[in-house]
Amino acid sequence: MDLKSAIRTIPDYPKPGIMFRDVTTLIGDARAFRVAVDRMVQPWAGAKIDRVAGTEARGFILGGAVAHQLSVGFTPVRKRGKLPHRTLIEEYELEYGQDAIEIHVDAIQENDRVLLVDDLIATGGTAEASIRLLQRAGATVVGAAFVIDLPDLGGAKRIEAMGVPVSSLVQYEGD
Ligand SMILES: O=P(O)(O)OC[C@H]1O[C@H](OP(=O)(O)OP(=O)(O)O)[C@H](O)[C@@H]1O
Ligand SMILES: Nc1ncnc2[nH]cnc12
Repeated sequence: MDLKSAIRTIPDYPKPGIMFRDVTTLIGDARAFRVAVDRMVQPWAGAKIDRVAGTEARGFILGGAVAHQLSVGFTPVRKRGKLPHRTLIEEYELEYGQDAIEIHVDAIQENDRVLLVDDLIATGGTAEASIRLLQRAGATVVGAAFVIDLPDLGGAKRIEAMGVPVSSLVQYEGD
């Protein structure tokens, strides 16, 4: 199945010049969602994953499904100010802005083997901040799995340079 055809592109959202890759059409299609989750899990099937972490908001949808498929727990990496207990925090730059994310200090058990999941990697700022948080909490981040990679923005290379292997299902280059 061609997953790219299930993803919608919105030009100039949320700012002029951004080609927004809208994954809501993919997750709204039962077959495409099933195929995407199966393909996301495949590279990590033998990697002894203890836990999946997903970044707010789109990473919750895919990360929750991947965690369920792997029969492991899920750790939410949330935007600043949303978690009720004591947190660790990291600030980061986005393709179109700046933000901060948090996890609960006790969300990870020491040496948990964690797979990070999100819908899309662009600059890699969000994934890098998520990985730093998970590592600060004691995780071994085994890999990072995305539906979409925008290779022109260099995010996957940036995460690989941290020593964390990256998988993605669909790439958009040159636009
Ligand atoms: O690789 P980067 O340049 O960091 O960009 C990728 C991030 O941007 C999007 O989330 P966004 O921050 O727009 O939040 P949302 O999921 O709440 O819409 C996307 O879901 C990734 O988390
Ligand atoms: N081009 C893009 N489309 C959708 N989500 C994004 N997050 C960062 N860049 C994005």
